[in-house]
Amino acid sequence: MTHSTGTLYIISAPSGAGKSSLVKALTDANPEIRVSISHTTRAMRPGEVDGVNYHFVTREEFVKMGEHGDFLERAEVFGNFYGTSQSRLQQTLDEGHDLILEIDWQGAEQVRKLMPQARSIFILPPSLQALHQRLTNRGQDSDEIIDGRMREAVSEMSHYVEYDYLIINDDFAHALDDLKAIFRANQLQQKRQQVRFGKLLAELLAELLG
Ligand SMILES: Nc1nc2c(ncn2[C@@H]2O[C@H](COP(=O)(O)OP(=O)(O)O)[C@@H](O)[C@H]2O)c(=O)[nH]1
Ligand SMILES: Nc1ncnc2c1ncn2[C@@H]1O[C@H](COP(=O)(O)OP(=O)(O)O)[C@@H](O)[C@H]1O
Repeated sequence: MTHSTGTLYIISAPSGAGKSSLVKALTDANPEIRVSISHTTRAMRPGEVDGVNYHFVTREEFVKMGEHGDFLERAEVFGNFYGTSQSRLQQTLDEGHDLILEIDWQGAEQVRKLMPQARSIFILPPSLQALHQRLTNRGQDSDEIIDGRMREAVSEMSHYVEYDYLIINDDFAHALDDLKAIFRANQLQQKRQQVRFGKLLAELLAELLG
């Protein structure tokens, strides 16, 4: 029994807190960690690639997928639909890879019910002012869209207590260290469980064989 399945991670944050940047830096350093690519009905941003950042679909396609039971979880965020497709998820975990879902608090609630073993991480910005600054600096959304995201930020942030871990993304390098530490600690815990199980099995076998 040396085979171990990966751990499912949920990562949530208000828009602009730095979730995608942190996850990208984490997976660049640890390519064995995988990120689930969600389906969304929101418009593609400049520089985004279909099938890389998201699977971009129409509302009709999204609704159809939902009716077919294709989604592990789904939610409406900022007037668009977002969802995690089930198809590759279990296979990735069974292959031993840790898998990250970058989803909002509504999706997190659904996943926790279905997969209580999932670990969850919430990322907060140092202040609302910094959040606004980051959304503006990112330069990908109109002022109207940024205002909408700022209005939603407080309600998204109020859910941080439901998560296992909290990271404040003030200094990026420090926040990345915190994120890496969570993954590393969990990997060591998995390893310990494997070692303990292996030893236990050997002892049982020895006893059985006299
Ligand atoms: N429930 C759910 N939320 C998602 C999913 N994919 C993205 N989101 C959330 O949708 C929100 C908006 O994402 P996006 O439009 O990419 O904006 P960004 O977070 O500012 O880059 C974020 O809070 C994401 O966490 C998904 O598959 N399911
Ligand atoms: N610690 C940080 N300090 C300053 N800017 C940051 C920090 N972390 C991320 N950013 C910047 O903030 C913007 C929003 O980050 P992004 O990762 O797109 O957020 P999210 O995925 O949570 O919406 C990006 O331009 C990113 O480069």
